[in-house]
Amino acid sequence: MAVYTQVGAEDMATFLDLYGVGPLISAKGIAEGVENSNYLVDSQGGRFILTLYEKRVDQRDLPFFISLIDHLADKGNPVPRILPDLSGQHVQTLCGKPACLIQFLNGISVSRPTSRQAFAAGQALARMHSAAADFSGGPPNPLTLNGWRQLADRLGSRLDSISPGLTDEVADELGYLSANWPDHLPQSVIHADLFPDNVLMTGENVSGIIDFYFACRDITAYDFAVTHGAWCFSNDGSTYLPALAAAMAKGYQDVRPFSIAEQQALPVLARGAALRFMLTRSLDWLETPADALVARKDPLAYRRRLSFFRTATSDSILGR
Ligand SMILES: Nc1ncnc2c1ncn2[C@@H]1O[C@H](COP(=O)(O)OP(=O)(O)OP(=O)(O)O)[C@@H](O)[C@H]1O
Ligand SMILES: N[C@@H](CCO)C(=O)O
Repeated sequence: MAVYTQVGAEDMATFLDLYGVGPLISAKGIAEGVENSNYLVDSQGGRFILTLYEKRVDQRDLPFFISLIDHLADKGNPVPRILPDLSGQHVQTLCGKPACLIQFLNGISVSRPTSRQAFAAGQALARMHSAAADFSGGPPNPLTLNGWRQLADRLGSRLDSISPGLTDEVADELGYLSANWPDHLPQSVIHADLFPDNVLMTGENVSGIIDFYFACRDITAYDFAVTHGAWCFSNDGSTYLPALAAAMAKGYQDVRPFSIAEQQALPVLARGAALRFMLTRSLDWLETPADALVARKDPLAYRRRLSFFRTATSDSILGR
């Protein structure tokens, strides 16, 4: 459930007037999502998503997200623009929270992707990377080596309460990644969280890429590793799905072929991506209050992926 802030009809109508898209017809809270409050809004002027930014998104980062999304949309990527109001302003304050009106995109997110959907997601990711190549700026990824070390320090031996031995395993993995993390691969702005729930699909086509709130500048191929890890396993991480991996890699490389160096780095990038989600999920697991409305995601689903990637080759990651 993700409606932390209840917006009354009068406030919503006043908000829509700023954009000249009233009057309001209906507004429904959207249950999916974890970080922000989202409403599906129908008005005389069309259908929109209203997002109120709760804790995690820093209002100071919104101009970056807005210009990145505009840049990608200008180049034909299916990303939802954050709309300007009649005076050109993109961010309002609603019920005391920063709030934006966002273009609505059709489609649903799939929970068990098919190979064709994985192909389409790979293609959409590569198109986004190609389009982002001439986008300058963007903050460095806070969730890479240094960020992982800080998370591991914060979690400390509490990791063992999730699963015995996890503290040592994380320390060993950080040692490996510190020694082997590539520093010579092409970088660009990346999505950094392209899970199936952040891709809207109509049939086998990608109709929307949403949730750019982890976007940052980092190794371009790392974004493929994040996406591959999220799409190409059973949800609990126990089963690798090589047919999906082959399809995703083909879709990606039809648009943006990997260099030899990128291909060789895939196993270490995949290990880093798996550790990233294991650590952030562990933190949520241990620090989300028991009565919170959000469902915690299983960190061990990423421990299983990590264990797969420890012996994976570039070929196996590419589904060969
Ligand atoms: N532009 C859009 N067009 C259509 N539907 C959207 C759009 N943006 C969000 N949604 C719907 O709202 C749901 C929640 O959005 P989102 O995933 O961005 O939630 P969040 O809480 O902001 O982020 P997170 O998933 O990181 O918790 C999505 O699953 C999708 O169904
Ligand atoms: N997509 C992430 C949550 C946001 O980082 C996960 O499934 O752990």
